[in-house]
Amino acid sequence: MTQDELKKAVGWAALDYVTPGTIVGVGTGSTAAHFIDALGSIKHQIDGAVSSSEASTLKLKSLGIPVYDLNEVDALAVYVDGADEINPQMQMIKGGGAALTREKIIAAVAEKFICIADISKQVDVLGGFPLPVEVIPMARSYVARELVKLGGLPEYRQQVVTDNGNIILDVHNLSIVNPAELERAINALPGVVTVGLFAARGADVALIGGPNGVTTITQ
Ligand SMILES: O=C(CO)[C@H](O)[C@H](O)COP(=O)(O)O
Repeated sequence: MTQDELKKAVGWAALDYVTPGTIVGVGTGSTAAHFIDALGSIKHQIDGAVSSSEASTLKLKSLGIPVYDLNEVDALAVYVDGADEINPQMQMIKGGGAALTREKIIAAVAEKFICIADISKQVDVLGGFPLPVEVIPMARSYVARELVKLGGLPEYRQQVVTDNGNIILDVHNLSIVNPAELERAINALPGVVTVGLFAARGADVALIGGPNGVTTITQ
């Protein structure tokens, strides 16, 4: 199976976690895009979605799924999204698609985070994938210097402006042995909007697509 077929398999498997008559939290990226296609097939059974990016909003609307502002929604049963890496503790690196801040906000609201990923995203230790950090533009150089002090090699993601009007620094050379501590340390830097480490709030369920089908991992 190709990587995209594995992504499709987990995207459709995530429908099992969608309760009819609810509003669904929807992530961003190529795996989440398969989930949105799946959601389109049951659009008359759900009330709508909240979306973590302009790209996902466009796709949801193109399929006729109503998209709500998060401020209009009191509670979300599930948030379904991909990941760039996931470790055995269900902590993740996210933000390869630059949507990390909205993703983290919706994940905080949702009762359950369902991570959908192909098997290449499973790692023992996070950090092989460069860690995305969303930064207010004027703080770019300062935050980059502070990230170097934390042991990383930050790289400015050229030509990328987030949906919130900010820039992304991708931090290489990190072996993240204490994800929760690093998440706190980076989030505390003035000018950082969000780090793409989802450690304090990891996934509750991971659906991992591999050659033998979809494996479900729960906390
Ligand atoms: O965090 C994300 C976007 O900001 C994505 O979930 C992550 O980059 C995985 O993407 P894909 O499903 O395309 O492999």
